This record gives sequence, C-alpha cells and structure tokens, in this order.
Amino acid sequence: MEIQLLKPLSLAMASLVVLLVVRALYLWWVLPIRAYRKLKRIGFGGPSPSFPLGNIAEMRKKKSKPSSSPSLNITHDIHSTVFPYFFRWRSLHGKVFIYWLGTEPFLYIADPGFLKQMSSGVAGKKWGKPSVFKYDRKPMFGNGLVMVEGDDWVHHRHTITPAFSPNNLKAMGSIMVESATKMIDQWNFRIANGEKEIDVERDIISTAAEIIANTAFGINCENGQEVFRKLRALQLTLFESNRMVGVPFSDVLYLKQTMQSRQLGKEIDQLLLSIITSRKMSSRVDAQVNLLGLLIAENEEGDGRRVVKKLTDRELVDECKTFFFGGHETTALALTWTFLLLALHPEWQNQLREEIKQVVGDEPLDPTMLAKLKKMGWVMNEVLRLYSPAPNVQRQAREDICVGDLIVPNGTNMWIDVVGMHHDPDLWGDDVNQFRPERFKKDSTHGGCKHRMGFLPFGFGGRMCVGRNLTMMEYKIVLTLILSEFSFSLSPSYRHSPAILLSLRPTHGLPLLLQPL
Ligand code: HEM
Repeated sequence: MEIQLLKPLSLAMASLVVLLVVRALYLWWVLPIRAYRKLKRIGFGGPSPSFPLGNIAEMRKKKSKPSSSPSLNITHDIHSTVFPYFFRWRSLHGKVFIYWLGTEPFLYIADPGFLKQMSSGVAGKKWGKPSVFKYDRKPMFGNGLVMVEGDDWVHHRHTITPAFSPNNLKAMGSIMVESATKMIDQWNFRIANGEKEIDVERDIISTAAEIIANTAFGINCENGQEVFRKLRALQLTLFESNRMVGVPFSDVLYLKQTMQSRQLGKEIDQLLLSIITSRKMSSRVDAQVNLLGLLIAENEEGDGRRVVKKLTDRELVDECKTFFFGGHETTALALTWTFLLLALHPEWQNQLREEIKQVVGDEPLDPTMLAKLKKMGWVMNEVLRLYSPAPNVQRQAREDICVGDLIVPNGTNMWIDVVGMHHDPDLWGDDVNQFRPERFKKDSTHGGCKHRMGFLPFGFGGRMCVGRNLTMMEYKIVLTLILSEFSFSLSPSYRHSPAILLSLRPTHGLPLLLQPL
C-alpha cells in the first residue's frame, strides 16, 4: 500500500524537477541566446561569453594597484582604471558591442551618434530598466521612479515633477544652509583642537544625507541618520554581491548578503511607513517644505485642474527611498570630487571665491543668488564630466527601436558608458583628461563636446534625472559656504583610486588640509 502511494509521489517529484530544469534552461539559455543571436545578426561583435558567468570572470580580474604617491601621480584619465574591461573591449570591438552579465546579454554603448538615433522618437514610458538590476536593487529603489516603467512611470513622473518646481526648491534652501553650516562649525572646532586633516568625503556624505533626509521627508536628524545608516549598510551589502548580477542563483551564492539586504530593506520600509503614517495623521503643517509633504498634499488635494490618481503608501515609501538613495550620495560625490579638483587647482579656488564675493558679498546666502554663480556652474559641469557620480545609464528597450537601418529588438538590455564618453578624446579633444572648467564658458550645456549626447551626467530624454535642479542648488550652497570659510590643499596621505561602488567614489576617502580664512 505504502509502495503504491510512494510511486506516484516520486513520479510527481521527478516531473516537477524536470519542469524546473526545463524552465531554468528556457530562461537562462534559450531566451538569452535568442536575444543574443538577434543582436549578432545585426552585426554587433563583442567578447566571447561562457555559461553561466557570461563575461563576469574577466570583469572581476584584479585591477592594477592604486596610485600610492599623492599629488605627483594624479591622473584624471580614469576610464581604463574604473572600467578596465570596457576600455579593453572597446579597443577591440568599437563603441557599440555585446557583452554578457551572467546569462543576460547587454548592448554596450559609448557612441553618442548611435545613442541619439536610438533615443530620438522613443518616449520616456517606452524605456524600461534591465530586469536583473530591478531585481537586484529592489531593496533600495523598490518600484520608485528610477525603476518603474510604462504608464506607471508616466503617473509617478507627473506626480513627482511638480514637487521639484523652482519655488518648492527655493523653500528648501534654508535646510541646506543649516546642515552645511553645522558641518563647517564642526570643522572649525576640530581644527581649533589641533586636527590636521579632515576626511571631507565622509563628512560631506553624512551632511548630504541629512540634507536629503530633510528635503525628502522632513524628519528630524535622528530618524534621518537611522534611515541613512541602514541605507548605507544596504548599499555596502548589495555591492558585495552585485558583481555577480545576472548569474543564476547568485543570491544563493551570496546568501548572507541577500538575507541581510532583504532584512535591511524591510526595516527601512517600516521606518519610512511609520513616518508617512504619522505625517498623514498629523494635522500639523510642516514648518519646512519637503518632498514627501508635497506629494501627500498633492495626493489629497489634486492640483485643481486634473484628477490626480493617488500614490499609495507603498509607492510613497519607494519614492522616499529613491530620493534618499538617488539624492544624497550622487550630490555628495559631485562635491567630493570638486574638492579634490579645487585642491589640485588653487587658482580655481581663488576664482570662485572672487565670484562669491561679487555675487553674495556680505549678504546672507539666498537661493535666488545662485544662478549668478556662473563660474561655479562651469566647475560643477567639468567635475561631472571628469568624475561622473553616475558612471553609467541602464535601459531596456520595451519595443523594437530603429537606429538607421538597424532594429534594436524589444527587450534588449543596454549599458550606456557615461565615463567612457566623458573621457573620449574623439569627442572632447586632446585635453579631454584635463580639468578645464572654461570649456563650459562658451557652451554652458555641452562644454564644447563634438556631440550633444556625449555629455550625460544626468542621463537623457524623458527619463533624465528629476533631481538635477535640487542637486545644482545644494552643490552651489555647500560649495559657497565652504569656500567662504576655508582654503584647502590635498593631504599627503591621499591615494588616488576612483572606483565604482554603485557610484564613482574615491576608494580611500578624501583627506584634505583645511585652513580657515
Ligand atoms: C549629482 C547628482 C545626481 C546625478 C549625477 C544623478 C544622475 C542620474 C542619472 C544618470 C539618472 C538616470 C537617467 C536616465 O536613465 O537617463 C538619474 C535618474 C534619477 N534621479 Fe538623479 N542624479 C543626481 C541627483 C539626484 C537627486 C538629488 C535626486 C532626488 C532627490 C535624484 C533622483 C533621481 C530620480 C528619481 C531618477 C529617475 C528618473 C526617471 O527615471 O524618471 N537624482 N539621476
């Protein structure tokens, strides 16, 4: 009797296993190979992949040692160090080729002409994000604006864009002045107490976190620091495992990190959810304008002209995480790299100080003054060119896209190499790796790049960064306040080693010697 029962059971088990294997083969072999063949037929080449790592083994090869001698050895020619594999493949296969992240083929693009043809005529909602990244970064962004697609993207983008209007941003200026002033006071205190050098990167990241916590949700610092601490831990955890993105079962291979990131993601969600709930229940109007408050108000009132579909609490949580993650690290790194470049170029420190004196004088800093800080705008653009905090843009075609006579098939994953284009001498000329902010004097938006799509620090088209004006404001406020208080030079302990940890960052921080003015 027992044997009779066991037989159908083991048969059912065996069929289940076969089914799972067939499904796995279909997902990780048949579908990707089909996509790959379509791209090959169009004529794209690329490095040979192996199953199941794709080209990851080559991507993970050790890099050359970082420079240990400070100012003597600093080069801004960073493409070959931060993306050595792309640098190598590009010399072999050109500026558009196929490579594999695990079992996912990607179209690598560093050709602005190709990008221009590909993107013209593709509306924002027709762009998706590669599924491997959506899955991998779920704890960070959930279904927030960075990841959401199709009509949902249209809805999120339309709901969120007004929160970043110039008037709303202006009202957030005082938050930025307050946090930056606090950091400067601490620096003055530490210097007065004999501290010789300060790791500017670390302090700027936590100040930017405080600023974005306040501009995004308007919470007090303590909560902001807690969300920040968990987000930072989440970022590090994801980074440890994300080099294997696209490899089947990589989350099982990195089980500890996977579990940790899920747990952290849950905790962050709960913290944010409680903030949203208490905000909704409170009748108190926030003294300071913040993005969450604006979204909740829009949800409740609409804008008087159109019917506004609400963002659910879950969606609000994801948007808060998206603002927090997308908003603090990128801006902080833009500032950090600026301090490196200004430390190496004291003549530019002086020029900016002179400009600040003329525009701001002895008046309290006001956001309306910022547009007049033109040279600071050139410096910001030049820093975003040389050390773009967002080193790449990832997209997925959600329909067949015509590029001249070619058709890039629906479902194609794309990796747009922003660092590669920003360091391409064909686009910028022989001085491509030099810090020359004045290149943005004549051409304030493209810096004289030979192609308009060659300078993409904030992405392109309808999906371009929604927070770029907020960043611009924060950048100018923090830089103005610091330049007015200190002059600075590079510490001999600085080691130049830019690396990708989701964003482009200095591996060993940025120790500077600050002198109060
Ligand atoms: C230096 C600072 C920043 C840089 C370099 C940067 C860069 C980028 C890039 C490259 C994209 C992808 C665009 C594309 O796919 O074409 C993006 C999207 C986005 N960024 Fe930023 N960003 C910065 C600051 C911010 C800030 C301060 C916020 C919010 C507070 C923000 C929120 C977003 C969001 C929500 C998206 C998704 C937009 C969409 O897909 O519709 N970013 N950003």
